[in-house]
Amino acid sequence: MAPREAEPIGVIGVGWVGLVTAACFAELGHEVWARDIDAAKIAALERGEVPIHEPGLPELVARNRDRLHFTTEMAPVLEHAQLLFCCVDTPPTYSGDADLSRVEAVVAELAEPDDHALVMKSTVPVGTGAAIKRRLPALHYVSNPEFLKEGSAIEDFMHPDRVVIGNDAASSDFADRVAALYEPLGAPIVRTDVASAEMIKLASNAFLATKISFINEIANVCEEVGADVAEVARGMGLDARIGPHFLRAGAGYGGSCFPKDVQALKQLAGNSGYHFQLLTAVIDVNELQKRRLVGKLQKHLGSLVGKEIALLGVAFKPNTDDIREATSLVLAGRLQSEGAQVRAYDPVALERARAVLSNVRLCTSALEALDGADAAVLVTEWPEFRELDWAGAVKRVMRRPIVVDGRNFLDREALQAAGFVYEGVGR
Ligand SMILES: NC(=O)c1ccc[n+]([C@@H]2O[C@H](COP(=O)([O-])OP(=O)(O)OC[C@H]3O[C@@H](n4cnc5c(N)ncnc54)[C@H](O)[C@@H]3O)[C@@H](O)[C@H]2O)c1
Ligand SMILES: O=c1ccn([C@@H]2O[C@H](COP(=O)(O)OP(=O)(O)O[C@H]3O[C@H](CO)[C@@H](O)[C@H](O)[C@H]3O)[C@@H](O)[C@H]2O)c(=O)[nH]1
Repeated sequence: MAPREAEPIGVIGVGWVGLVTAACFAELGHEVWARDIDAAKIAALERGEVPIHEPGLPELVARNRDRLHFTTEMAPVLEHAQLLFCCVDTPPTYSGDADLSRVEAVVAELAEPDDHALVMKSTVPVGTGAAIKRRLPALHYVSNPEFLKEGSAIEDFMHPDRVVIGNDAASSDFADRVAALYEPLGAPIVRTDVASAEMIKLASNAFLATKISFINEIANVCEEVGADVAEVARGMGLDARIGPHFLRAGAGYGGSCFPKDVQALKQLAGNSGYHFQLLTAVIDVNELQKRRLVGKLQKHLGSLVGKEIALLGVAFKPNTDDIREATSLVLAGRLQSEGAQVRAYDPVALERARAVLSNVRLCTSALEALDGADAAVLVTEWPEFRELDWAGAVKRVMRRPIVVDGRNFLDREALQAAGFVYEGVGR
């Protein structure tokens, strides 16, 4: 149990990162004042509802209800906490630069900084901390990028590979206090300057995205030369210098982070006169990869005009209802432009999908989506898709037994034995 005098925490922006940060710090024994400008979200949280799908989060929030104070106002946060964790969104602009307007709005409310420190958890371009300090020299600023993954956010927050803290000399006391918050987690703490901390975040995401685009290109070559990318990744990953993670070939990376952060780093480099060639290729490969599944369907169905295509999964990955930059959205659009009729099912993301996938028939079960379909495309590797009775019920309801497995997730041998045409990625 944490000591009674545990440092109070302020959280600004109660989205994925903000709510997980608030709940985890509360679990570690801190009083947390969490503020969002979205009044409906705060009202839901006050009623005890958790507005996002993240495993374990409802239980964590409920367990720490007494220590979590949700508000739409900044004043109570400033009154109770000195460490203000900024967790607002930094979405992409049309130019590819990060949109810092939400961060700016937060900074504007700290116009007369005194004994507070802004702790930046939002992912921001390198130089953001320095720019804020130029405008508000008296503000204490600590960079503390977040590395959690959706779907395993609490585990990632509580057991991080490392914690990164960047600060200048004037804010070292506050940075020490931030470091002290993480000490119970027992992870390595990387203390550095603000710009390097900002770059560690962007470079880490860009490197992971590069691994994915690399293995996707290897997969595409495997298809030409008769190798199996899953076997190749297994063999490569055992080399400790390469490692087994983020080598799953498939339908490209999506989500609220990789697409925008890779683009933002490319843009950041470009703005300072350096053309980051590698990232340009990483992005191009990813865009093409999302579309390649259409070609696999055409290989077996010919023209897609009037064909019924079932998308299994809408979320950008399993265990989340986040559909930002999901492959399913690109795929649905491409299929429709080829003349196909698209239906889709996802265990948790249908509500969010309704707002974006207007011409797609959203189904309440996988079987409903597969009923009468000319082909199924597995887009998100939800475990329940592997558990389907492919040889029985699925085979009976589909018009044609064609499966394109965009995540190499299904049991290829079992499907083929049951008479399905199976197309994976890179195998
Ligand atoms: N989602 C992830 O997995 C993840 C992981 C690591 C880092 N990040 C980074 O963390 C940041 C937040 O990401 P997210 O996915 O949690 O975003 P989100 O869109 O889920 O949440 C952002 C929240 O901030 C609120 N907000 C906006 N302006 C505000 C203001 N002035 N005051 C208070 N609240 C305000 C919004 O209403 C929203 O609820 C981004 O910079 C993102 O790149 C995200
Ligand atoms: O081998 C792999 C691993 C992932 N993906 C795809 O990559 C995307 C991102 O997946 P993942 O990284 O698991 O989820 P995110 O929640 O987007 O987390 C990433 O983005 C966060 C926001 O910056 C960071 O904090 C995390 O460290 C970073 O992993 C998804 O579309 C996955 O399907 C693959 O295609 N192949």
